[in-house]
Amino acid sequence: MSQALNFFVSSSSRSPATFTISRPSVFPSTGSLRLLVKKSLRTLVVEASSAAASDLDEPQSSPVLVSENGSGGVLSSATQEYGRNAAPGTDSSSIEVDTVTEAELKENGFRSTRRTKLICTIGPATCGFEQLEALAEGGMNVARINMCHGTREWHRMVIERLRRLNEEKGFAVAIMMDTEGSEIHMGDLGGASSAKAEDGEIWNFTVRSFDPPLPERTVTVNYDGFAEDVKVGDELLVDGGMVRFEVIEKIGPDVKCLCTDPGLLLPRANLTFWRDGKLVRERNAMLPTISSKDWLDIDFGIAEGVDFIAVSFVKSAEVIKHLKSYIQARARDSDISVIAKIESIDSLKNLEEIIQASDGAMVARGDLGAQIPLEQVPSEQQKIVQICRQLNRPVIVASQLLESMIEYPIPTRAEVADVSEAVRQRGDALMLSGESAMGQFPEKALTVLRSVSLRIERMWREQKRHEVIELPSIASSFSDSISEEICNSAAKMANNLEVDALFVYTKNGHMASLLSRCRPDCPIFAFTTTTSVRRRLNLQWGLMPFRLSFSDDMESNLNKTFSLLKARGMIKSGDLIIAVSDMLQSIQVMNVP
Ligand SMILES: Nc1ncnc2c1ncn2[C@@H]1O[C@H](COP(=O)(O)OP(=O)(O)OP(=O)(O)O)[C@@H](O)[C@H]1O
Ligand SMILES: CC(=O)C(=O)O
Ligand SMILES: [K+]
Ligand SMILES: [Mg+2]
Repeated sequence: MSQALNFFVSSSSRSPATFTISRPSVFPSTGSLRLLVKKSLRTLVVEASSAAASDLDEPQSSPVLVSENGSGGVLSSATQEYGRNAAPGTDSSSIEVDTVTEAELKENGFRSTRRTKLICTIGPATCGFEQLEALAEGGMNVARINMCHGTREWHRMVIERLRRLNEEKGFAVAIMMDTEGSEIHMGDLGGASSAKAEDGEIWNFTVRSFDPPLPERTVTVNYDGFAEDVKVGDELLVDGGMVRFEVIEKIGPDVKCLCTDPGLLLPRANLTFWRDGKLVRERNAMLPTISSKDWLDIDFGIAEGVDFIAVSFVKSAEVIKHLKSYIQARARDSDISVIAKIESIDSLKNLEEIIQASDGAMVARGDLGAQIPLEQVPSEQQKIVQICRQLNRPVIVASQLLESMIEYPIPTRAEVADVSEAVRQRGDALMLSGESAMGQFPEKALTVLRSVSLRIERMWREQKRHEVIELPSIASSFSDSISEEICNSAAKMANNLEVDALFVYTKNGHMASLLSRCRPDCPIFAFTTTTSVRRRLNLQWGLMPFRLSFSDDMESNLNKTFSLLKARGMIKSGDLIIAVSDMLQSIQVMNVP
């Protein structure tokens, strides 16, 4: 059904607001739409009735949404159900928030909190408890583990430490696990941390396996068909061209290659081969996106309760749907989100379909840049970010954001410009890879992401440069349409009235993500009843997730929230807020008492 409630506020001042109804024609002439502003509480009461009310299984003229001080209305049966959904065993009088958010709110106030989320890949440089804690203190919202590297025991240890950090310190650091995928890569260099390939040297790329140490100038390849598939004259690119070889001879399982561009080989570096200037991918296109090893890693991720599984080298929407149904079957009440990594030519071909099927996407520029011309990467990034925004899927911009900081304590000017651009595009999250996994300055790199994000976000707010992006309706039901219109309107009202914060009470996070999609000027306080939803929301732009048990009575929820947040100095009397919830479809505007 396409009919939707559509209204907005035209006043831009904080003083007595004038409300204008846009496109009242969406309601048939027999219907009515009423907007009331209750001066005392500044509660916006929306009442609508429509000739299409029969679609709601209600007699004509029934209110679509009614809110009187946040209580009453036609949705009571749904809201009562809702009230019982508080997390078991949690103290109903407390609110869960991390110390960093708390400090940020106290020191800087609402306006200047960071909206762009930050992800750190965890590796040898950051796997200690204190190191993880320092990253969380530095603003890490999501920790990423890459199943390409390390043993399952190592990953289990990292997950256990992150969980302890969340429990002990009140953080909501979510965990994202990347699958290895079945693209071609080198082995682990027999345990060496790197190997130098010099110009003119002959190296042996082989599908044989060796007990360490490896013979000199030998690289193992993980793909059995490799020796068969390459041809003499092919170019072999390590990590998209960091090191380059030419195939000069094939001897059974061994492929002799001449180094033509010298450089450092890193363990498990990605390999692509090129023939006549084109990427060869016919054969590895036959390899499954999720290998048998990946399925075992996925089982591991489900058992360990990771929050996100990021699927490497996605080629089609089918694989995402398949994985999602597998997760559903394996873990009925788990809400693991599936993120599609866009890093191959095939994923670009089926982009919309893949993003639609996924719970989010990653612009994985590392491998993407090894498959398409580098100069094409920025425009693909922009396109992916835009599609994700339109389809309401969180999007991560990843790889080489601060690559030089693996070795140096400050970034290059070009890197800062790149980070700024990703922030300006309003992607949900920025990700560190080698910078945090094995670099020398993980915390400094995180600080750079944080300060650049804050700076650019503030600049854009001050200049009132809201980007012009059309947000098409994505609702699949009338009730979804109402939620969507409420969030679009609330975000617009928040900008026009210059409110201090949006509050959203949400069970599954959907209303929070709809608000985030609008990228409003003020931060969004997202209250949710479960810790897993709270962690999941930590990936999304502008959301400050809190865990709070709440009831079906919005008035009492608000009062409780106000007193809890005031007691901790996170809000103060007089702050102007707009509240929405997915149990009672209303928009309330009020000053904190
Ligand atoms: N668990 C780990 N153990 C050891 N080294 C790691 C680990 N995780 C990451 N690294 C190191 O950090 C580098 C960057 O990490 P990253 O996760 O981006 O891997 P990648 O190999 O570039 O693959 P991807 O394309 O999936 O990002 C890796 O090349 C590796 O050297
Ligand atoms: C992150 C990742 O997988 C890439 O950039 O290739
Ligand atoms: K990978
Ligand atoms: Mg990759």
